[in-house]
Amino acid sequence: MSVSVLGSGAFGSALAISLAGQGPVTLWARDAEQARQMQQTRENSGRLPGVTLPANISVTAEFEHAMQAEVILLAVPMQKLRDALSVHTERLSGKMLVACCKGIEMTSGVGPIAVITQTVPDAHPALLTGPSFADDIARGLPTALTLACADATLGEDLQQELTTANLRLYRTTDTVGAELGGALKNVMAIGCGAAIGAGLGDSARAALITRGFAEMQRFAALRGAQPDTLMGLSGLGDLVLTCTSELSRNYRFGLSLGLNKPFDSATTVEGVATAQAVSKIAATEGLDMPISTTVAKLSSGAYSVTDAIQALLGRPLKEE
Ligand SMILES: NC(=O)C1=CN([C@@H]2O[C@H](COP(=O)(O)OP(=O)(O)OC[C@H]3O[C@@H](n4cnc5c(N)ncnc54)[C@H](OP(=O)(O)O)[C@@H]3O)[C@@H](O)[C@H]2O)C=CC1
Ligand SMILES: O=C(CO)COP(=O)(O)O
Repeated sequence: MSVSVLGSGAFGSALAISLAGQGPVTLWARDAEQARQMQQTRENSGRLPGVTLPANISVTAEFEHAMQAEVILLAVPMQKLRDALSVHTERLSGKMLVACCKGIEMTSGVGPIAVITQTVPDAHPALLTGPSFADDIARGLPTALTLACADATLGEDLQQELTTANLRLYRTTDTVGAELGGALKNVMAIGCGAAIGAGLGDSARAALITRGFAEMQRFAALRGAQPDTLMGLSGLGDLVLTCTSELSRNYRFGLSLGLNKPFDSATTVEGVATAQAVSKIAATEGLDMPISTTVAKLSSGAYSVTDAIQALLGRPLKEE
C-alpha cells in the first residue's frame, strides 16, 4: 500500500523517514514554503534538525499529490485534527485514515477516531499510538507501537504495512483504550514534570504515575475500554516514557510550571487541552479524577504549585 503523511511536524516527518525504508512516501505540509524548503534541503530544520530526509520522501504542499496514496497518516495536533480534515472531507472519503495524534478534543470531549468518523463518515479509521519520541524514530532507534483498528482485518493489513525496520507494531481492536492511554498519559506527564520542577522528588513522581494510572484506568473503563489495553504500550508504556523523560514536551511544560519559568507557547503540548476536557467530563460524570483536575487548574494558571500540592494531599484518606 502507498502511504502519505499529512502534517510535516516532528512526528509526521519521523514516521515518513521510518516508512521510507519500505518504499516511497509523500509528506504533506500545509505551508508551501516549508514544503519547498524541506524538499530542497532534505531536512525539517524547525522540528527535526540534523536528520536527513531519505530521497524517496516527496515533500509537497499539494494536497492532491498526497491523495494518491491508499493509507493516510494524520500527524497533526489533536485540537487541529477536525479543522485539518474538514477542509478536505470529500477528497479523504473512502481512504484509510490513521490518526497519529494523542488527545481528547476540548470542544467535544471525543478522541481522534470519533473526529475522523464525524468529519469523513465513510473513511476507514485507525490509530497509531504508544511510547515513541519522534527523534528516536527518525534516528532509526527501535520502537514498539500499537496499531488500533476496530476492523480486525484492516488492522492486520495496516500492522503489516506500517511495520518498518525500527517500528514494531502490535495491534488491537480496542480503539477506545488505545486512544485514551495516549491522551491521558500527557496529562500525568505535566503533573510529574511540575512535581520534579518544584523539587518534590522522585517519590512524589512515583506516586503521581501510580495514582495517575489508576485515574487513567477509571476514565477508560467509563468509556468502555478493555482494561488490558491500558496495561499495554499505548497506556502504561507511554505513561512511563512520558513521565520520566525530558524529551517529552508535556513533561518539560510541567517542569517549567514547577520551576515557575516561561515556556514557548508555540510548542505542541497536548496534555493542556486534554486535561481541561477530562476535568469537564469527570465533573459531568461524577468521576473521581483528582490529578487530572489538578493538572487542568495548574496548567491554566488557576492553581499555583502550592495549591496543587494542597489539593492532592488534603483529600480524604481512602483504600488504594
Ligand atoms: N513528537 C513526538 O515525539 C510525538 C508526537 N505524537 C503526536 O503527534 C501529534 C503531532 O505532534 P508533532 O508532530 O510532534 O507536533 P508538531 O508541533 O511538531 O507538528 C504539528 C504539525 O501539524 C501541522 N498542523 C497544525 N494544524 C494544522 C492544520 N489545521 N492542518 C494541517 N496541518 C496542521 C503543523 O503545521 P505548521 O507547522 O504549518 O503549523 C505541523 O506540521 C500530537 O498529537 C502528538 O501527541 C505522538 C508520538 C510522538
Ligand atoms: O507522545 C510522545 C511520546 O510517546 C511524545 O510526548 P510529548 O508530546 O510530550 O513530547
